[in-house]
Amino acid sequence: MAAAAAMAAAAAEAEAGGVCAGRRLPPHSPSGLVLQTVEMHTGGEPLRIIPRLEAAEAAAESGGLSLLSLRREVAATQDHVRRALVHEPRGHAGMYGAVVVRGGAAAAGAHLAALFLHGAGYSAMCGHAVLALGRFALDYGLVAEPSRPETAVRLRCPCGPVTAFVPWDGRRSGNPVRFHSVPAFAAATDLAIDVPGHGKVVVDIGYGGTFYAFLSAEQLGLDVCSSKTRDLINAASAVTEAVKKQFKLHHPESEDLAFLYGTILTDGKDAFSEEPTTNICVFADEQVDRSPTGSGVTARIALQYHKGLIQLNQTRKFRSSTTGSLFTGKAVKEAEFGDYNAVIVEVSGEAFYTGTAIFTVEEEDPLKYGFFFK
Ligand SMILES: O=C([O-])C1=[NH+]CCC1
Repeated sequence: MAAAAAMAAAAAEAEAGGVCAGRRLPPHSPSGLVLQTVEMHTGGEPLRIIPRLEAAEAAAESGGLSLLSLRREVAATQDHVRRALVHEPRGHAGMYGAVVVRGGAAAAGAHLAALFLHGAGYSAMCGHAVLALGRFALDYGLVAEPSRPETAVRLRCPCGPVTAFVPWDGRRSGNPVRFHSVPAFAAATDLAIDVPGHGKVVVDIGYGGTFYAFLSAEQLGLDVCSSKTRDLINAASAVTEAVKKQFKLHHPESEDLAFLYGTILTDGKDAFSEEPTTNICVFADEQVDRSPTGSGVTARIALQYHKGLIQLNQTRKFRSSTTGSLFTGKAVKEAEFGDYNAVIVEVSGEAFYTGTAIFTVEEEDPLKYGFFFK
């Protein structure tokens, strides 16, 4: 009985704020950073949303910067914020973030623009983040008058305009969220690549807002569902490095976007089926997506459509090998993108809130902007 009474007393004191009476913030240096975030995940992949980053907004407003230029500016001048929030101790090896930008040329014609943050830097597109940001935009008032049962949220991503369609019940957003991405295309198919330690493999390269190499894990002597994650990471990373050396990417609009983001190993099930196809995405610096990877699903659908393996409006399920979470994907219409025949792909998935946070920095902290090791 005593323990229960003690717990009740402690709960009452905490409730009354006895422990942190009136303190919303932990003690920190007067000049130290204070960063408020909204925490979400999509299919297990985290999204640490920074609703406002004053320096980014100032640069966007004063400089009239495009989102791609703003991405370069933030990387050059505000990278300590990314490191502080994505790296340990505030983040972890799988952490992913987004800086919300409103107003200025960067967000022209959109409800919000987003800069995507990962362990090694900044990406061009992130589908799991778009699904979460769609809900965030409705629940945090970035869309003036949401409409039931579903509201279109216009986002600008570094790769271009993306529209999310978010359920709205009049009070809060819901799931599943879906989005239409930028035109997606097959950049190369059946490319022979010599991968050190693995010999010759055949890869496809698809664009779903960012470029990925795709191949079945079987070509590397692995199984995407049962092999050790470390082995899958090592093999996928070796493929990424080999493709970077042996194939030059071209992006129809910007050389800023002509980079290979990573490699997605699959179960080889590219022909249409009602059953899910499983993949694992290893991107940036050996970072593993816990979700099925929205930009990867977009590119896989474009490749499967290019190869005649699926038709318009045929929905496929994509399963993450790490968490078992599911996204769906379907090509909804044909498009042109530069010299490429492309498709507009719809991806759907579920995003959830996991909390809000206030992070502080003490100037005296030798690890104040985080640390990263593998
Ligand atoms: O969903 C997505 O497109 C991605 N999630 C993490 C890397 C890219």
